[in-house]
Amino acid sequence: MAATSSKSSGGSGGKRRLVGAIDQGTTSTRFIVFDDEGAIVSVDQMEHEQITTTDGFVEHDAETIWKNTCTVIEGALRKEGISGDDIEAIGITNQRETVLIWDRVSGKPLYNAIVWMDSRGAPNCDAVAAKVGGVDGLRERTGLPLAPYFSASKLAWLLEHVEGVRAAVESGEAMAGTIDTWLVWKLTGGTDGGIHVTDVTNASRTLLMDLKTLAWDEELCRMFGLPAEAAGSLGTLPRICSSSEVYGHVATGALRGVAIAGILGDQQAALFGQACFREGQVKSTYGTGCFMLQNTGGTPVRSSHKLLTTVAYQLTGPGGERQPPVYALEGSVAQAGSVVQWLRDKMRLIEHASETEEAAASVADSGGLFLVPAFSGLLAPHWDATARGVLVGITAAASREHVIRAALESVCFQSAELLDCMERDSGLDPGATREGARGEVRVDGGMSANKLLLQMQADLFGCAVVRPQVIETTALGAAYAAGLAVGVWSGVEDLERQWGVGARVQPHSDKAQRAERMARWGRAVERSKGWTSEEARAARGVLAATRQAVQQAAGAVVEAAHARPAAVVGGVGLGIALALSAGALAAGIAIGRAWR
Ligand SMILES: Nc1ncnc2c1ncn2[C@@H]1O[C@H](COP(=O)(O)OP(=O)(O)O)[C@@H](O)[C@H]1O
Ligand SMILES: O=P(O)(O)OC[C@H](O)CO
Repeated sequence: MAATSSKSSGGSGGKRRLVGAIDQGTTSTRFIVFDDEGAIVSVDQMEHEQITTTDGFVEHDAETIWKNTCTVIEGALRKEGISGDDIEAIGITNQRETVLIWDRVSGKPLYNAIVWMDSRGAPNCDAVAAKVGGVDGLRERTGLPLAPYFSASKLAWLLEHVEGVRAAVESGEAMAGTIDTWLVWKLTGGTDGGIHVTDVTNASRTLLMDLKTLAWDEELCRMFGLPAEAAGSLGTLPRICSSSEVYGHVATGALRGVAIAGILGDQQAALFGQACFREGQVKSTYGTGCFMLQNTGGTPVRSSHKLLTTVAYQLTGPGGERQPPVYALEGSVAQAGSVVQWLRDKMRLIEHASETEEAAASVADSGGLFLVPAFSGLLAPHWDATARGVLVGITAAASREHVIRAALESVCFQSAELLDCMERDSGLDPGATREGARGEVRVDGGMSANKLLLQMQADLFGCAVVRPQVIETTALGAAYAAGLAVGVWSGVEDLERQWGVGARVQPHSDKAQRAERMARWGRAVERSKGWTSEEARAARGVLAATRQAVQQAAGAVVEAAHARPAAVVGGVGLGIALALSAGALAAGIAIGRAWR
């Protein structure tokens, strides 16, 4: 198919106008070409390795991500015979919070990118929390709790643990950024004049940006060990831009010369691609994790239920002037599609993700099983980095199908908790402002292909769940942001008209049933909480017992020295040494586990 063929559009004289989007997600990278009606013209996709360690660390190789980005761009263009010249602009959307530092001279990353779900920064967060009055001490300024999910503590970890990083930051040789920043820098030439920018939505996930001024906050930088100059114009941190403007042009490869004109963190991009432009509208994306965002308009709503306040998007006006930002409330769940991957790769209960639907539908319910997939802790609304997964309610009748159903339900229960909190915080009914569509949640992401999941979700939400015609909403949102900046679309009203219902699923549950099920889920969640801190406590117990044993043994040595020959004293000394090492080893293992 030729890129500029016959299909009519509202664009320029019947010729389709094309916009591209790089969607750099946690598990894969896609390049999608859209036409000016928001329809997909071509797609290419590549997965990348999840570099995991037994410490629970999760990293990505930033060079691989860059190479994959180039490959999928070329792949998508080739598949449909599209020339780079046919693309008017590209947008970038990315896994958020994931952060890396690279050398501005060599262009090489100084360490792998540390992925959003990696909680190695927990001790750094605790240290800052102790200074600012607890985990919510920075909420007013940043909209976020002090959690290792956000980029700041990951940067602090890099500064502390990776040789050369602190020196590079202090000498100005280091550049830092989230994945959008890395890709824009590489696309615009890298060491040969690459530009160092990010957008407000990504910056709002770092714990380093002031939510009202939309600028880096020097005091926050210092708290996480970054020199204040890091926020300066030639500093380590990128310049914060709006979500829709021409940042620069591609300097290399198949898209050489094309404007990079949109950047949005992937969940904000999905909100944008779902055309949730009105206050109250909610979207929920079911990818590796699950993220629910509600548009709260020009007001940053403070959550009383531990949700995040974040920037939804910021557009620019016709003269390039920045418009006021639009804010969102967000609930983030770390494990959603990843639970299905776990069923497939670790439990080996399925071979393909899609099998979950048939297996779960073959049983009437989960047989009383509740799976809480707190693999690396719990995010909203619990924020417990010490929680770990549990499967409760097991009886002799529990089967593979029950476990699979409980796994799908776990995603729906977590999302239902978020919607509950959101409505109470904002007082806004999801979808209330859209005529004829009261109370709906717009859904997307890989898992939304699962119809049973959608039904279970509608039943737990107690409102309709709507999947749009184009489910690649994340990439579409980035394409929209870029297309708005170069005039492919004239305003969000154009985009609102393009959004269409693909599937609408109505709830079949009443309030009492929902309340009863949510209460049981709540009990299961309580059982998962604090698991590693219990281990840490146990480890402290081992240490105390060891100390006591050593003190007693040392007392015995002193007594023996008075009464016995040297050989006996030597034997008791050896005993102390053995007691010490065994105790230290046991305590070390337990503490190690507790930090995971
Ligand atoms: N039919 C399905 N049922 C349940 N889960 C699914 C189904 N299809 C895909 N998934 C899950 O969806 C996830 C992929 O969704 P995607 O939106 O591509 O994720 P991401 O953007 O985070 O990379 C995977 O974790 C996969 O296990
Ligand atoms: O890559 P996804 O789609 O799982 O999204 C990751 C989120 O942006 C993390 O905050």
